Amino acid sequence: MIEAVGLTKWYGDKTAVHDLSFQVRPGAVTGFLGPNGSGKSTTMRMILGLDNPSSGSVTIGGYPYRKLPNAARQVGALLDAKAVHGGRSARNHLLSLAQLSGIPARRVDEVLGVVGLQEVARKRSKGFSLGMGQRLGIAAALLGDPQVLLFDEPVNGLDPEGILWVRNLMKALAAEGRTVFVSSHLMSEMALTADHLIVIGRGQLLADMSVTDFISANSADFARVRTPDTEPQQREKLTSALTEAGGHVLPELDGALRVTGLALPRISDLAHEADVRLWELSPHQASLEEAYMRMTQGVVDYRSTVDQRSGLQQPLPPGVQPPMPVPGQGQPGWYAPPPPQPGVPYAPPAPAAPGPEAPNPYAVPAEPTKPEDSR
Ligand SMILES: Nc1ncnc2c1ncn2[C@@H]1O[C@H](COP(=O)(O)OP(=O)(O)OP(=O)(O)O)[C@@H](O)[C@H]1O
Repeated sequence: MIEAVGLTKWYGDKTAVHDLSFQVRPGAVTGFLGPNGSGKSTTMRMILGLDNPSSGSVTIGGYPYRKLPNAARQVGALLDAKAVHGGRSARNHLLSLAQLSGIPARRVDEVLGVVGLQEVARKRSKGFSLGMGQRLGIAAALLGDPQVLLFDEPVNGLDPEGILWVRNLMKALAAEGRTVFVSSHLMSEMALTADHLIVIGRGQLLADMSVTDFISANSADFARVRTPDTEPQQREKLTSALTEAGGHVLPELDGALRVTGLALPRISDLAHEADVRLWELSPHQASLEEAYMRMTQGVVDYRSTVDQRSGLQQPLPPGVQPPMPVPGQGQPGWYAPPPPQPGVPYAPPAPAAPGPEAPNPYAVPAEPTKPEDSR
């Protein structure tokens, strides 16, 4: 288990992580989510002893990483797939990591097979694509057959087959009772992979709950209603009827209406009374992505603006209408109700037993003076 208690990190006057307390339990995939710059990598670096907390602590199985006996056999991590000697072959890179940690050389060929890099094992890693680099990083994480695994954006650069493979790998590792902590910006992927979520924003805990609870706590159920596409006046008539009855109606991009505040039978009755035919009336729950967007909308540091293309605007071809802005989209509240207040109780940490200082395989290696030949 990974346990953070009051974990805080300042870089000068910048607070990257503030008073973060959470537990990552074995037997589940725990997703670690947060907008760009929210402190995920900093937290992972502190878990792996690569950065010292300014205050608070983080332990793995009760020990800070650097005091963990035989850390490389207990913890595997993919932090930065580029942190590899580019002149070394994939196999030699893994062999040197294995040697550092007393892992038998035959394990290297095993993990190369697991990540599908057997064919290119003797090629220099500097020629690797982003996805191949990720696979090599995952191989390094699996090398010691560890009980605790951390992956920072593991599917970055992977093709659909690779994404599916990572998803199944994470689930299989968790099913074996391991602790799997994985950060990602791909919400659809997290919805399929993670059992539990830890969400942070501006370095602070926003949520610590199961994926199912997160979605139901942060999303409003809604109805999708569609009137005949060929009769726009029906859509307007229904919008007025639903609004008058106290419903909240928003147009969806595909022409349907998203209705909150009215039960499905009531929507059906109102449509009947207004003499409006329906092509669709269906219940929906927001996706993890929508729930996440609503929760984090107040803590996003980097927001895009509309590209005005000043001086570069092309006239629209004759007959083409400019796109209609969707009312409310991008505004606070678009994603309905406010997120619940975080308030996650935590248990005091187990005292850290002293242990020998272990070599840290996740430290970014220095470039070798002379690149090795690929064998
Ligand atoms: N070594 C450093 N020196 C100064 N500031 C840093 C350092 N490392 C991180 N930060 C700052 O701390 C904050 C958190 O960064 P971090 O990389 O942990 O976020 P993140 O959630 O991993 O972001 P992303 O999703 O973009 O990878 C950012 O504002 C970042 O600029």
